Amino acid sequence: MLAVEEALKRIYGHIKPLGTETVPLRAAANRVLAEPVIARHNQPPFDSSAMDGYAVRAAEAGIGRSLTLAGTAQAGQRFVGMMDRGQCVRIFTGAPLPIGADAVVMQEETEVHGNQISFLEAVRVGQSVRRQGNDFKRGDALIAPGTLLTPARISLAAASNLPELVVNRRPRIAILSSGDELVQPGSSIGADQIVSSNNFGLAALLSPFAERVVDLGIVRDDPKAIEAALLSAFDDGIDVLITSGGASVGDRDYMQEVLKDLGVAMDFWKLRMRPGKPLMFGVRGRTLIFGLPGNPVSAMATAHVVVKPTLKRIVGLAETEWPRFTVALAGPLPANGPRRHYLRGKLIRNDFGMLEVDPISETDSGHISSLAASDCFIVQPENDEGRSKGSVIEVIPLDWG
Ligand SMILES: Nc1nc2c(c(=O)[nH]1)N[C@H]1C(S)=C(S)[C@@H](COP(=O)(O)OP(=O)(O)OC[C@H]3O[C@@H](n4cnc5c(N)ncnc54)[C@H](O)[C@@H]3O)O[C@H]1N2
Ligand code: MOO
Repeated sequence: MLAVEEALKRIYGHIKPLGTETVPLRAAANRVLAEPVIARHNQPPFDSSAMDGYAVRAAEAGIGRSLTLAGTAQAGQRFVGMMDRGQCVRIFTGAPLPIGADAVVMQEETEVHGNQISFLEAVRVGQSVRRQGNDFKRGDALIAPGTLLTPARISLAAASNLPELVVNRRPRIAILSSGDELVQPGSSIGADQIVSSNNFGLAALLSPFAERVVDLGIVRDDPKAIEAALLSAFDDGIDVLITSGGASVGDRDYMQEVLKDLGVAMDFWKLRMRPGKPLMFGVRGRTLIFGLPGNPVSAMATAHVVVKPTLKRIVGLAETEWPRFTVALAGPLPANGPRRHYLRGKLIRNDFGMLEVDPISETDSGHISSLAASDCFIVQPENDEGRSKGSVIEVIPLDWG
């Protein structure tokens, strides 16, 4: 049985870049940048006001002093000419600072008497002025390749005057569910039948990293039927194929056998993780194949711990891992065996406002409602002796990034 890190290293060795494409800003959210965003102008492009008020020479303004109003500067329409000594200019947020002014006084700190403006507070040079290039300067590298395009980064790319961005292509993913017992949600459930749920959870988890996720439906535990479904996925040029079920050693667990018959080079089967031990991984041409166990929690755990990091690599994210995230346990953990245990956990605040993780005692890999009630996996190391309340342990946040 392979350690999780070793498995990831082997999978990463098979990843081939998918190339790039150009997308408009509106379609760029959550994509990964392929070519750097370099500033083509200064931001702000000119010294500008940060407040609605009056542009002044700081040395002439101040408590008890007054200046003569010489005109107005609006955002989009500057005050033309020079602001002379003894003068001030009505100015609004974002307007260019008039020539001669070196500070802005917010209007709440002034009094207006006709065209005379007097000042209620001390004024310093540069006050409420945004200097040209203070945000970014022409030539600055604003966003590096390999960066996830978050909302703020999309806003920055737009501010740098780029209407479209070059991003990495995303893989086409297909999901196949196998099992004689499976029926689609909404069916009338016959004797011995189970509703197929893995494909829905997996698609929801993985679609942010996919060009599209194709649900290939349910296939019976019949080698010929499995073969036909797999062949059609390979013919469609799927980049990542995910199967669930039939991964173990049961008499009707055909998945591995059929994959091999179709020319899939199996790289590994079985990991030192719990749940999720029977995970298999192989490659056929350009397609990476993950054979996930059928148990619903095992399928989701292997998708979180193995498939998702792989997809982050495929889409070219430079940082595929969160910084290790450790918190104190709100309750004890029993000893662990030789497989790393991914336990369901709920993040809570203790009486002092500190974040803690409350272990959920349910460990059955078929028990999906307890996973749905969790917001993280607690990562208990292999052969851990057990932990007492308050001991610090790593957690993997489930649905935030
Ligand atoms: N003798 C052994 N038996 C088992 C071992 C073992 O090492 N020796 N490993 C166990 C472990 S660990 C797991 S995990 C499971 C994995 O089994 P399979 O991948 O073959 O999964 P199935 O048998 O097809 O299904 C297991 C379970 O999950 C339900 N299922 C399947 N597909 C779906 C789906 N799409 N949506 C919802 N639920 C699904 C299925 O009905 C079964 O209840 O093997 C252990 N056995
Ligand atoms: O690994 Mo299985 O997923 O323990 O039930």
